[in-house]
Amino acid sequence: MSHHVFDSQASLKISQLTTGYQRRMIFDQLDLPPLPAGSLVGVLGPNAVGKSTFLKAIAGMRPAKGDIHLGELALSSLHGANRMRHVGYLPQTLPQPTSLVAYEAVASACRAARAELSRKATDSLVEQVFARLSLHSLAFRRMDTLSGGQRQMVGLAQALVRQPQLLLLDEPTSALDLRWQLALIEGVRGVVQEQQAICLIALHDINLALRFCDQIILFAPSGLLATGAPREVITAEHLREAYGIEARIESCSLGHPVVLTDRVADSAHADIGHITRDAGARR
Ligand SMILES: Nc1ncnc2c1ncn2[C@@H]1O[C@H](COP(=O)(O)OP(=O)(O)OP(=O)(O)O)[C@@H](O)[C@H]1O
Repeated sequence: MSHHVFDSQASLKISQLTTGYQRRMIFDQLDLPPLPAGSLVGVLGPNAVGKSTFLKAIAGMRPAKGDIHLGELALSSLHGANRMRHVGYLPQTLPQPTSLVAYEAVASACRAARAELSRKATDSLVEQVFARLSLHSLAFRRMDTLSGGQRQMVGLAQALVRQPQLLLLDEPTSALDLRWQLALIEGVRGVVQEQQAICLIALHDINLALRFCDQIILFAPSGLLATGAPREVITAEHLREAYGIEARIESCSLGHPVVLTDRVADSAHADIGHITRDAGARR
């Protein structure tokens, strides 16, 4: 059992979120529909559209204006350690290759966030996370002897062991092979459902998002394009607009929708630094 009191109505509400960098606004008064507790939410969109910036703003790691509520809790008015008690953030960069063994790296992440737990309680949480992610074979390996993908899984374990109400995962599958991508997303989905947490997960793999996410937030270079159920958001038209590609959504032999990508459609997307919404005045 967790020490957190999970409010079953603890949806995530984001309104009027404004954030960016000194010379470049990335989100200007972004409003999203409430995201219910227990949901795995895919954050999708092309390179440089602002997925990482969005997650960092919610984590409180980038200056941002606007209102972020987690149930009754005004997350946007909490800062530093107070905010991080409620949020588990996994950055796009891999955890440091230290001389700690994986088990210790995860246990120390747990102790840092939840100093009140006994040694036994910490061990039991770490055990649970290693079991959930099938990481037992890595437990006593030093971090600096692990592969990139193995370290990425340990990074996820460090985020999960703290049992945050809100998990923010920035491309957590980028270093993982097919099996571990599935292990990660199934593990995260299980945790989110069991703990009635909310997970925002930035992904480039549209089919993984289509298959496993409950909700999708799709950003295009012009700003927020669509939010809602995966089958409604991931359409050929939206993929063209967001990514500048021609794609088809077909049905696989099990009846699930799959995206097949055919070709680049649109030279307007050719510039990876191009954000249409800040063309003009700010350029
Ligand atoms: N520290 C920074 N200073 C200035 N601009 C930045 C900084 N970090 C990111 N940007 C710019 O902000 C925009 C959004 O970047 P962000 O990393 O959020 O995109 P992303 O959608 O996560 O991209 P990717 O899929 O490539 O990881 C980009 O145009 C990027 O160049």
